[in-house]
Amino acid sequence: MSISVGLVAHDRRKPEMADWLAQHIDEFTHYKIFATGTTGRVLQERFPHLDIVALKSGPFGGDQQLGSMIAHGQLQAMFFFTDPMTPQPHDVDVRALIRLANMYEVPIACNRSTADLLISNPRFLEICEQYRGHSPEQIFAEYTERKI
Ligand SMILES: O=C(CO)COP(=O)(O)O
Repeated sequence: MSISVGLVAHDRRKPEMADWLAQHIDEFTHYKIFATGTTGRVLQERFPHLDIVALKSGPFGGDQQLGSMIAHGQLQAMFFFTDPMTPQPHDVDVRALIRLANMYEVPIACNRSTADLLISNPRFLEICEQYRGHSPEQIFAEYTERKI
């Protein structure tokens, strides 16, 4: 079964993500790719043969669209090159996306070295499959079963 991956980069890290993707282009031809709007456009221009679904731009809801996909078990890995030096107007959305990836055990790389670690792991696909459809409700049962 093919996995779906999310690709997102803040503006100053878009060139880095494009260079990183070039290094791993063979793997990514096998994955379904979902990206936030501008990241998707930049990557599609550089790699016209890739099939990239560009969602809304991050500040206009793209991060939340990816978060929604995670909550529905539709995304198996995230590569999100964040910019730690630039305040983002939609910081709450950025944090919400990272939080949901954590919650649903979706592997998420927020910088290039971690992205290298993930993608070069021979068990990358197997691990993505293992956690596909992960249900946090069981782990956080004290929350789901709390008395109201
Ligand atoms: O802001 C982003 C992620 O938080 C990315 O959005 P764009 O890909 O539209 O630049």
